[in-house]
Amino acid sequence: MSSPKKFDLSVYLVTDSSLLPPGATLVDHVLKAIRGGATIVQLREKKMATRDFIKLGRELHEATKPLGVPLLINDRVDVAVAVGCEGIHVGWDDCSYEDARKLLGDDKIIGLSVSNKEQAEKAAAAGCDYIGVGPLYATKTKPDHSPPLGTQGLRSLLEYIATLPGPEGSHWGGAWGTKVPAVAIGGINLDNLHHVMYQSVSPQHENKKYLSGIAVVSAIMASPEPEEVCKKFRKMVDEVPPFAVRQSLYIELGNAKFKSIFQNVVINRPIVHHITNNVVKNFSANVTLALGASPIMSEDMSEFSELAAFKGGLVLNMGTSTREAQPMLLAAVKAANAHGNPVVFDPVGAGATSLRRETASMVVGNSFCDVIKGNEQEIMAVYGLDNVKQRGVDSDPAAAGSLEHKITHAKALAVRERNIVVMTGNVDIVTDGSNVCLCNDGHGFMGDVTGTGCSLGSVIAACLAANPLDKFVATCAAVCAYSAAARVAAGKKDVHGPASWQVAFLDTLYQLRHCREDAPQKGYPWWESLAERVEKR
Ligand SMILES: Cc1ncc(COP(=O)(O)OP(=O)(O)O)c(N)n1
Ligand SMILES: Cc1nc(C(=O)O)sc1CCOP(=O)(O)O
Repeated sequence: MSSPKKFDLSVYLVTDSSLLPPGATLVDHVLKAIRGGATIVQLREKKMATRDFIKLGRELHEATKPLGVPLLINDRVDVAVAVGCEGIHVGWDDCSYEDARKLLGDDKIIGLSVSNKEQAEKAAAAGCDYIGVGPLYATKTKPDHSPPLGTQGLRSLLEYIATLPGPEGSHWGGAWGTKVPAVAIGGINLDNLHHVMYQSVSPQHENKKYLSGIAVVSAIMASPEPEEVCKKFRKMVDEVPPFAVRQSLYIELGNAKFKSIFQNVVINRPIVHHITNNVVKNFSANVTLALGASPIMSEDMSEFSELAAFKGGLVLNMGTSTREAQPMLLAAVKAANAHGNPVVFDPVGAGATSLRRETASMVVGNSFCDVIKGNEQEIMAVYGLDNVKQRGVDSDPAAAGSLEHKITHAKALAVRERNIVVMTGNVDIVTDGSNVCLCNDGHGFMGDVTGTGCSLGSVIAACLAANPLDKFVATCAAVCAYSAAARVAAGKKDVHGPASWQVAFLDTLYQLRHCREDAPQKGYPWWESLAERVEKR
């Protein structure tokens, strides 16, 4: 019977010496990876003779043991016993869990592979110390791998695992599935890690199950810079809290909290990279500047990675997008995802044509968008409801559903994508799938000035980039302040129509910079009551 053990699966390095760059040696490479932040190591040498495997294992263990980093052996219990290392990882063709436990004793770590529900049930009945779930994506490192799970498959397997009882009388008690640590494996690299971490939560189960880490072979073993790569893996795993953890935090939608969101924009002055439609570029840049953030427009893939390194936000608006632009859109989101930067996706006209539908599903299916913002028909089209017929890019009032119907669709998309959905309309809806915030504000002039809908994406991106640990509240604050500013601007004495309103609107947004100061004295108290206009559901 297994006993509780302490080990950290955050960045799990699984070795393969055949992938090492020229001149590198295995022990040195692993030590560099540990310096970068690898937390546990598995020696996986599929083609090595037993004697060499043991020799290498001893040499590696001598290096890892003083650092307190556990060393596990892949498949071979005999090698693990000879090396005397901390444990073993076995699959379903290897020595059984029960035999491995008998041979290794109660104190050693034993991990099992899980690719499907049947293996999950067996692993739960055995009560192993952790599970390696995969393959997440197709990988050349394990040519005989099972069909890739993808993030949706991983999520549903984790969800199933969370319901499994542990073996009777073990320390796992009756809830093995919610307690056993799980790592994902297969095709994980720095480009998809952010996506993997966010989308690996199983929200349906009340004891939400999420990953304890990721296991990686080629992205570390084949890199000439294992220390740097591991630093990046570790930073992303540590900094991107699983959604379940963030959702369980208290959500504070108060006036003071909203003000702090805009204060942080001024203090941090985040860069907001825009790939947006030609009609709104100028206005979106001015809106971004008014808040105190820094806009940049670029559609050249060769600079996306450098732009993302500035740690700002990305606005991806497909208003005037083309089929040829699809790889460019995807490259921008992937660069943002790789740096953990927030992405606001505006699937303009997603319900209008098959090209737009295709582009939207390509972006959402292959990347992580922190926020998807659209009108009712756009959100429904992104969700995959084929019967949505949008006329042009505007919302179609004739096709509008009830508020409850809209909330249901917005929540369903947020739950599926593990993100935040903003459904704009007479009442703007912001939801992360469980919390819902309604904002009933704005002014009719918004519909008379082109770019006002799209530029909300710029405000959300600036607020997210400046408040990365408060994404839901930042999105609510952005939506509420934007429509409140529209109303306040329309009430100014020198506003007579859309043109003068547009100028006043920018001025009103600009006033948010002063919300750090004593508002009543300044005479700009409109933001003081923002949160009071928000209805929480
Ligand atoms: C952490 C982790 N998870 C899964 C595996 C796969 O193990 P297995 O099914 O035994 O396949 P091989 O590694 O032997 O090809 C793993 N090694 N590590
Ligand atoms: C060792 C292993 N096990 C897998 C599983 O699905 O159980 S996938 C895999 C290889 C992972 O290598 P890379 O990080 O290079 O894709």
